[in-house]
Amino acid sequence: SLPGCSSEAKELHNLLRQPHIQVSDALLSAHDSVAQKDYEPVLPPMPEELPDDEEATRIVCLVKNKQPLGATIKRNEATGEIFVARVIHGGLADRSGLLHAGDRIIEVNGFPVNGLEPEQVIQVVAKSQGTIMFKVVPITERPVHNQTMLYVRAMADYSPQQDPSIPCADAGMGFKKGDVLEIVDQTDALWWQARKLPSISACAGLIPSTNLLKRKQREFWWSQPYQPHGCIQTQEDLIAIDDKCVEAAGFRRSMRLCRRRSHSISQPSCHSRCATTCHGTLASPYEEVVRYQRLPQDTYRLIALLGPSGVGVNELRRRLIDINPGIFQGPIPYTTRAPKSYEESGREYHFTSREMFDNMVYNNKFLEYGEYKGNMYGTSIETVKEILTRKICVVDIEPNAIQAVRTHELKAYIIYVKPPSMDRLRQTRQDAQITTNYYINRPFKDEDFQDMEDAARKMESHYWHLFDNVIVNDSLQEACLQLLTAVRRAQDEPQWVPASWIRPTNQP
Ligand SMILES: Nc1ncnc2c1ncn2[C@@H]1O[C@H](COP(=O)(O)OP(=O)(O)OP(=O)(O)O)[C@@H](O)[C@H]1O
Repeated sequence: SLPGCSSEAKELHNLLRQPHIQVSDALLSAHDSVAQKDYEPVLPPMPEELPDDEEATRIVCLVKNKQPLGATIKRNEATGEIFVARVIHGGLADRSGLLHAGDRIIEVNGFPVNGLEPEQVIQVVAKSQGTIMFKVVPITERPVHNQTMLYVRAMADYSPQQDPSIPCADAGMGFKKGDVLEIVDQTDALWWQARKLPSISACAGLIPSTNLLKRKQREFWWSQPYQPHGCIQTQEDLIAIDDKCVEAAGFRRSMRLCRRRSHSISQPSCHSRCATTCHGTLASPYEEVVRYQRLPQDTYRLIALLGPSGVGVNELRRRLIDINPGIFQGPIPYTTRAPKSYEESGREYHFTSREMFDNMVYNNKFLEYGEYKGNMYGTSIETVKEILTRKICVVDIEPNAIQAVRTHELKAYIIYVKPPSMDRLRQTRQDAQITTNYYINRPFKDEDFQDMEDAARKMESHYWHLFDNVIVNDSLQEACLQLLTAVRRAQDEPQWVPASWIRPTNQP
């Protein structure tokens, strides 16, 4: 509005009125007002001349909130000095960036702590309100951390409250088999820091390292009074349940029945199955995992269903394939039995000679195989792999075949079909038929439901950590929908899979 204002001045005036300039202006004035503020504590001025032997100290002031401080302390028994033992990743102390493992604490809120018991120091910290002031002598040589993030699936349960050897139970983090953990700090060879995913807390917790957890498992193992081998027990129990069923006409029935006495390539006998399963668990309590998303051009992931006998694994599998046989397919098994008049090789079964079958077994060609009434039955890995190049292959497996499908090539997505409560089983299975020993299907009885529950409990306690998804087969329609969603997720959404599938090692 100034008279005789130049065109440049007008342009500048217009520019300064633009919204983004106004916002930056507001930002600058906010910055200025923050910069002018005085923050507490007000530190004494630095003395003019510092004596040469004066140790460099640091005043660290933390504002207490509902979160724990996120640091542990220890005492040097010889000198009575108190040190920061570890700083918990993501905790208050860590986020301040001012306290580090190895810092020597001289004072807490003005109280000298030298010579105090760690518990007394903790009491001083606990009593303080609002802010806590630490005077520390910083550690001179801080270890350089170039940690890479590591994700693992827990293959064992852990409870810090039941572990007398944990340095600080409150800082510990419990986990259950199957939980995915983000290892954020492996500096300490014995105690790692980790977060459970999906993470609700920024603060990590202490967990035993692989070696320490292995040691604990071994100690636990040896400290147990002698019992018959757990795995052999399970196998026997499963066989006892499975023995109820025999061959009856119908969809792949004999293959399923023979499987109950089956072997899978990674577990050629019960005894070696125990060696791989139990000692395998002892050998690696954590399985390294990575996020994997199948690309549209990749082969499909194998969908493997399993559950206690009678729960409806086969019903769900059949219904899924029926929904769209152009997308879903099951493998046709191999058998040495003679074809029946109405059967055609390559339709119900691939009929083959015993010699050929044995040869396939010898060359590890089967995902699982077994004998039933003197005939051999088996699911060929090649058949499954071939289907996966075109369609989503859906198989139902017994637990002893889990390891055989968890491979780089098949990348199985394992869905556990769980029975609903006893009451719901009674209500939903009123018209259902159980396959029994005598070539007949009969209505379910309460004992069948009880057997199903017992078998489910055993399967869950041994294999839960290997399940990618759990579907409770209550309403059949609802379970089918859940199955469809799970299958879509497995193929199209990122999932945690063993790192070895993505970076194959030379190990078998
Ligand atoms: N959610 C459900 N509601 C009602 N009936 C069901 C349900 N799921 C399965 N069934 C019925 O239960 C019976 C047993 O199911 P299915 O044969 O699929 O069991 P399975 O888990 O494959 O066990 P097995 O291997 O011993 O045959 C079948 O008659 C099936 O139709």
